[in-house]
Amino acid sequence: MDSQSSSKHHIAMFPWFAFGHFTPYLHISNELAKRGHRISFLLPKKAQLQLQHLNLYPDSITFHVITVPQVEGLPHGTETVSDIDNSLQPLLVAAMDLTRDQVKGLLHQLKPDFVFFDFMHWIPELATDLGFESVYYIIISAASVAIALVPGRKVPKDRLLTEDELMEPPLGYPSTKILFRKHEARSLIFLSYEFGKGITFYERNTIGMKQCDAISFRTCRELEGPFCDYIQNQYGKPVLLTGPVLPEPSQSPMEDMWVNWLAKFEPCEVVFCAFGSQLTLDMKQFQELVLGIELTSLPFLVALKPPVGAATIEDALPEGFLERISGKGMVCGTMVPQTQILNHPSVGCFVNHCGFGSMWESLMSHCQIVLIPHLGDQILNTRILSEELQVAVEVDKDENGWFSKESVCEAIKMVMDTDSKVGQFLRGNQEKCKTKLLKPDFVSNYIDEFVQQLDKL
Ligand SMILES: O=c1ccn([C@@H]2O[C@H](COP(=O)(O)OP(=O)(O)O[C@H]3O[C@H](CO)[C@@H](O)[C@H](O)[C@H]3O)[C@@H](O)[C@H]2O)c(=O)[nH]1
Repeated sequence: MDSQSSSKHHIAMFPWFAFGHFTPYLHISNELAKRGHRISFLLPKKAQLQLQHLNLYPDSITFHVITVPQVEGLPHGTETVSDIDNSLQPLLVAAMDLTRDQVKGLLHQLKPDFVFFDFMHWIPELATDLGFESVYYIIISAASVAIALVPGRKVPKDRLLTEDELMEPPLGYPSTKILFRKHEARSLIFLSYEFGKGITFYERNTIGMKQCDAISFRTCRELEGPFCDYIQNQYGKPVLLTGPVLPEPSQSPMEDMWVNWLAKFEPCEVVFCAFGSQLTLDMKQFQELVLGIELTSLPFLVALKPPVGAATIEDALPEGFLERISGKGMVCGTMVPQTQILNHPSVGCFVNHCGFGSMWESLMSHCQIVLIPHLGDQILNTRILSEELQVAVEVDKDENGWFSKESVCEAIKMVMDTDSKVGQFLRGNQEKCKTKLLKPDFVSNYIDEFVQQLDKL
């Protein structure tokens, strides 16, 4: 495919002010900049400083600061989701709605050809005035949008959805496997919560998707084709795929402390556990998790945020845990270099929450995959890996959504025991899947094709 033949565009990026959104928007920005397109990235001031190092093409990607105005109830100086408790997100989105004139003024000056956006559903209206195309760029799986955020799901404004309504997928939903179980359906209850002044979360997102020129996902047909087609039919507009746009592999070697520690173990022996950048476990679940990993008798590296109510991760560990695991286990309360750890030959199992980033990273690794999802999209991503692709095992939970140390241990042993038939079966499937995803040019062909589809808009 000749990526040079497409015209060069100027694209403005305006994601929801949360690091989980900035980062994937920057990854696609880097890919577009690499192909000669110009990017104007709208974000608040502090985030610019924190994200600068992810801008791999500073000559082509320019940051533009948007000032978040004060709204009543929002702590002074709030700029992103990281500055506030989750319960205050509706106030942050209301504040971002008030940036409309600021954003309009800036876009008027910048004159982009396209604006990529997500939660700011008024961007398509500006497009008509200012003459750009608007692309709703979605950073979660297509399955999560297909089940929750399509016109076919009826979400009344005056009451919350019942458990039965939440369980029922929208008419024509293309899977009988990638579904919520009874105790999980409530994770969609937020659809009818107010998200900004006088508008629900469901309305904000579906308005954005109805009014934009194209919807786009960072996924691929090989994994989510039927969901993408379903969304295309539901909205009657193009759904463009960028493929799994992952960060460029780090060029710098992994820090010595990790290399030295991992070097002590046999190939594929270590269990690595991480739950992304957002999740804070409940104290009891945190303890069940680490005890379950300890029960396997395998060496392990756990990197999790301290659970609710604990100042440090050490404070939260069960009695005598640190002494028992000495030399064999490591527990860390801060972020670790996940992709580098996954690539280390000693690591053989990845226990994770199946956030969309970790989902791709597990799929492309050599590790066996054990999943413990928490939020709505993580649950559906887990079902894609465990039910559809059959490359992972999901830890059993009871009807209240709780898992025990025994179920954690059982799931890990199921994939790690050398004579486990299940482990061999899942590994075989993962190998087939990886062969497709790691084909030379798989990812870059997707992006080249994506750019060609933008040309046609
Ligand atoms: O110690 C760590 C933990 C994570 N990561 C990286 O951080 C990213 C985490 O992304 P993801 O797996 O998507 O998890 P979250 O940070 O939890 O992602 C949020 O955003 C995702 C969409 O982007 C959603 O799917 C999730 O539900 C939501 O929690 C990945 O690239 C990891 O490699 C590290 O480098 N070190």
